[in-house]
Formats: sequence, C-alpha cells, structure tokens
Amino acid sequence: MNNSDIRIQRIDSLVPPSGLVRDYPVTEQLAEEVSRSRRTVNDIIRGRDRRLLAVIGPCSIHDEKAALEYAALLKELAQEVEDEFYIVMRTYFEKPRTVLGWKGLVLDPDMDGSYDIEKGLTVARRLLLQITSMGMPVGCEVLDPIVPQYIDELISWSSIGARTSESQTHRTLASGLSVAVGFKNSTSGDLTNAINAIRSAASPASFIGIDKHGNTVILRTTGNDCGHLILRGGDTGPNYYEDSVENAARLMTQAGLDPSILIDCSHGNSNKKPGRQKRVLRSILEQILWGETSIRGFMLESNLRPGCQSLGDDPMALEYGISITDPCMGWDETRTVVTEAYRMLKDARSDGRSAPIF
Ligand SMILES: O=C[C@H](O)[C@H](O)COP(=O)(O)O
Ligand SMILES: C=C(OP(=O)(O)O)C(=O)O
Repeated sequence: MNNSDIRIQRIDSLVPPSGLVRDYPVTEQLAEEVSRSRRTVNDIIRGRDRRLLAVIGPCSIHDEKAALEYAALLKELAQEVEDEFYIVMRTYFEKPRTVLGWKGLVLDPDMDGSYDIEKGLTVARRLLLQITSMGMPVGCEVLDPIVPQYIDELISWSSIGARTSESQTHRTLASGLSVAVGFKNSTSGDLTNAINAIRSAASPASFIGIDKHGNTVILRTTGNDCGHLILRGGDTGPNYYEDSVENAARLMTQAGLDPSILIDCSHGNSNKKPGRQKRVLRSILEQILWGETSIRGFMLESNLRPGCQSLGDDPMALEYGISITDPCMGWDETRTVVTEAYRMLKDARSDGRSAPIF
C-alpha cells in the first residue's frame, strides 16, 4: 500500500533552470548592466545615493506585447528624470491572492486554469531579457521559492508581499537573493512582521531548494544587507502620513536597523483607487523636502490604460493594456504625475530650498 501523494492528481516534468538559461542566455554586457543597476538600487536603499527608487509598472503582467510597449515608454521617462528618480519597472509575474484568483503569468500564462507553468517561466524569462536589454531595470515579487532560479540573474530589486512577510520560507529565501528585498507590512497594517523579516533575512540561513540543474540541494546563504520596509497601508487605513513614517523609522531604529523605507502609493495607501496614488506621492515628496531621510523610494501601479478589467471566461476578450488584477493609473497620468513630481523635487532642490514654502 502506498500512502503518499494521495492528493496529487498527476506529476509533470519541468525544464530545469539551466534549460531556460541556455535557451535565453544573458550576454556579458547585459550581466554587467544588471549588476550596475543592482548597485544603484542598493546604494539608494542604503542611503548612499540620494535619488529615490521608483518602482513603477503594472500590478501584474499578462500580455507580452503590452509589457514591451509599456517598458519602452517607461524607459523614455526614466531617462528624463534620472537625476532625481531611479526607475525600476514592476514586472510582477506571481500574484499572492487573498482567497482565489488568477495567480499570475508564471503559473497560468494562458489565463484559463491550464497552469502551463513551463510556458509561464519561459515567457517570464524571455520578457525580462527583452526589457532589460532595452536598458530598463526590472523588479519582481518573489513568491514561489523555486522560481528565482529561473529568472534571478535579470532582476535588480525584489519584494516579499504583505501576505508572506511573516513566512520563514520567504525570509530565508530573501537572505539568499542577489538583490535588495523590500518587505511589505501585513495586510492588517502591522509593521512588526516586516521589521522582523528584515532582521531575519539579514542573517545567513540554510534551506532546501534546487540548483540550476534542478537537483534538490541545501542552499546556504550569506544574509541580505539590503532589506527594507515597504509601507503599503492596511485594513485600518493608509500608513504614508508623517506620523506613520516616523513611527516606522523609530521602530526600525529600535530594532537595530537602518530605517530604509519605500512607500507603496497603491494598495492600502490608496484604497485601491488609482487616482489617489498621486496624493500619496505628493505627501512623500513633501516629507522628503521637510527633511525625512528614511524614505528611499516609492511604488506606483501603472499600466498602458487606466483601471482594471475582470478576467472572465474568455482571455481573448480582454482589452489591451488594462490590468486584470488591481486597478492601475493609465500611462498618460503616470507620465504627468512622475514628471510633475520630478519638477517639484528638482525645483525645490535647485532653489536651495529644503522644503516647500508652506
Ligand atoms: O496586488 C495585487 C493584489 O492586491 C493581491 O494579489 C491580492 O489580491 P486579491 O485580494 O484580489 O486576491
Ligand atoms: C500583491 C502586492 O502587494 P501586497 O503584498 O502589498 O498586497 C503587489 O504589490 O502586487
């Protein structure tokens, strides 16, 4: 009698990371560019570069063509604002769900419940390769502990989501990631889980994973010294106001951490109303100009077209360039908001003013 795997319907084989690395290789020149952009992100997170890290892009990516069109627009904008903002494109391929829902391009690229994960990993790697080759650095949420082996060499920043910051699996995983990792506060609004996560991920860890050839191995990590806190608001309301930021910085300092904070203008900070993201960004800039040094960046959820649409039963019926997860700002608004924010910061700084006049 075999008592194991009684709830497994079927086991399918999957290409090992080395297979995709071989089919979609990273050139030496691109590897150097990614390494440079990781250093810039780390410098911003650690307060050595006074620019703001701006993580901007779709809530989730479901369409290769739209993602590439978006990346080209973002690249152009990134060049215009590069002396104040270092833009990294949100390329989120894995979606943590509150209960159920589409789990992202890696798991279900055809959006029909067929879970062609090999195709999902392939599309994700190919897209990251194309976007980074355009000179646009990318950042992902890390959810599945195996997935980084397929794509990690291409990313410049990562996050652990509100629903997983308390998970030991994700903390140990973060301790071995090659990039800076932002931990989001819990959906309840609690900050302790994320602050504990930063402390935990800073230490070396050992855990079970796979190597590039797909062998089961023990991964022994160095610890990640570029952990930071992402304030994303929560069930009790936003947490981007001055008091919340000061409180978060104080708690981080008490925990022996450099208070390094990125503010997510979406999610609980805008009550998922995309039009409110600009208010959050404005407040961030004012706080910075008033002397708040712990804010090192911001995040905007933005897509080619505004709002969101429900996935429904027919992926072919989806409208081009609109989110199928959380509502996003459209491109025109994104461009205006980022450009205005840049101007506001630049003017205040070039006038020698550290703060708005009132
Ligand atoms: O960012 C995306 C969503 O907020 C997150 O994946 C949770 O989504 P859900 O509450 O719709 O499941
Ligand atoms: C899922 C996300 O956010 P959170 O974990 O804050 O809900 C996200 O940024 O896409």
